[in-house]
Amino acid sequence: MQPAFRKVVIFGVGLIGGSFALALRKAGAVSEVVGFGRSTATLEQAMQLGIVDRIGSDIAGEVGDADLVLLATPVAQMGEIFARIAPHLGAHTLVTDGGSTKGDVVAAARANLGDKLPQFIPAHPIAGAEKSGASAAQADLYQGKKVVLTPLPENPGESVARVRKAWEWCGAVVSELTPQQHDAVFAAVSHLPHLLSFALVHDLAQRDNRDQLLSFAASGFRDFTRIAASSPEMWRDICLANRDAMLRELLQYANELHVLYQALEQSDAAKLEEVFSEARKVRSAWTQQ
Ligand SMILES: NC(=O)C1=CN([C@@H]2O[C@H](COP(=O)(O)OP(=O)(O)OC[C@H]3O[C@@H](n4cnc5c(N)ncnc54)[C@H](O)[C@@H]3O)[C@@H](O)[C@H]2O)C=CC1
Ligand SMILES: O=C(O)C(=O)Cc1ccc(O)cc1
Repeated sequence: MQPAFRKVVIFGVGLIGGSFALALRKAGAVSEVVGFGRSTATLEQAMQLGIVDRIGSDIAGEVGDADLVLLATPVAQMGEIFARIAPHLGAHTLVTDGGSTKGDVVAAARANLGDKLPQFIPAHPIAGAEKSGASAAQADLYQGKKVVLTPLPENPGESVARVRKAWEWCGAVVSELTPQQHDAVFAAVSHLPHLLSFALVHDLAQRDNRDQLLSFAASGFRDFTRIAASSPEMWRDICLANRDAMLRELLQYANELHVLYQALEQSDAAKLEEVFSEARKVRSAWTQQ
């Protein structure tokens, strides 16, 4: 049987792009994967790891006959890539992305894709890690994980279905939100926690006794700060792209901290226990979902 996709072109062959390629390959859903990147060393590594078949050099030639193009770079890079591919996209070529924010990526697509906009179906895989680069890519990264599509009113239904199928070939469970819903949800459950984790480690790192502090830190610290090992460039772009929603989340969190600050200041045992009990109940139920 012919694979679902003859040729897939990936911009940014790191954790997300590399895992997409490996997953489609494992599913037998792609014949050829071509990679474009910022650094030759990364692309050569991706070739050695069997993630891409070829390193692309001619964008016009490669995207013209591709079935699918995936943008998997930091989100601030995507506008320029849309502009570079737009004039050359084939009539049947679909474009999707793996960016963690959607309002900005959709705006960049609208600004740069021109009459090719209907061919872009935005996506966000809710799977990843604090690790970056092609060497971190895994064929099963998306297995059983959610992918959120934020389709545009301009997208033909069959194009959305085909991109949905691509992520399903990767093992993902696909759902849909509007870009605005998406960015509000992920500001709360992903972007805020990453910012808090970076903030805690940064704060401790400023102290004179930082080595002593870290030497005694245990698994609670490890759990809370794993994601502070994530890519600074990627998280800089996410925070700026989702600035308004993140500012709202930060204010809400600051209010919550203030409640706890006051409870502690007043030695209000009942308030502390109430907050901790409610949080524990919700956290336990969530892990059993
Ligand atoms: N790391 C994670 O857990 C997740 C990341 N994402 C999103 O996926 C995207 C990629 O993230 P990762 O794969 O983790 O990053 P990564 O750092 O592993 O890979 C990104 C790759 O893009 C390349 N790149 C950067 N600028 C480029 C450009 N202008 N043209 C071509 N290639 C370029 C880099 O050299 C790198 O190889 C980001 O938009 C991120 O927000 C989404 C879900 C999870
Ligand atoms: O490392 C983790 O646990 C993550 O939360 C990974 C992650 C990072 C960014 C996303 O947009 C989605 C998932």
